[in-house]
Amino acid sequence: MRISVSSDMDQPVARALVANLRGRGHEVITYGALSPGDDPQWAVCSQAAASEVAAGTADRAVVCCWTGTGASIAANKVPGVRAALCTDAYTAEGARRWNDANVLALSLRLTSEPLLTEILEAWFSTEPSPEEEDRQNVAHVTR
Ligand SMILES: O=C(CO)[C@H](O)[C@H](O)COP(=O)(O)O
Repeated sequence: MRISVSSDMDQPVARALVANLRGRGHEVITYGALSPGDDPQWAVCSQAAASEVAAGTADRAVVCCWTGTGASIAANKVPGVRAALCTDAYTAEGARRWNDANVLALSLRLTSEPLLTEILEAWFSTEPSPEEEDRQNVAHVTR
């Protein structure tokens, strides 16, 4: 997959995220503090990464900020984006299964590297639910 990644801070866990994704064989495009010269404001870089998903130039995005809240809010303002702030693997699995989330938001503060690995494993191994009720809910929140 082609995955856009943003972070407003150049933190070890953000670098580990990029390395993990590349290690899984994904093509990674970076925004914000992960890309020297790019605008590192969380609102700007999160929307830049999320916009790639909406435009179809990336399959998924991962957006990060210190809390994860600003990054998820900014990403969710992009039409077509369903961003989910995930702090554990169960939540990441549910975000894919029930919400068909196409953008993963992470807190740089809360996410340790072992937790990051668990979240990414859950995120990439879970497909959206085929249940009609789930599909209707996803359609309802998709602009
Ligand atoms: O978590 C965040 C936004 O939700 C930011 O990472 C946090 O506010 C720090 O940003 P700044 O360095 O611009 O003050």
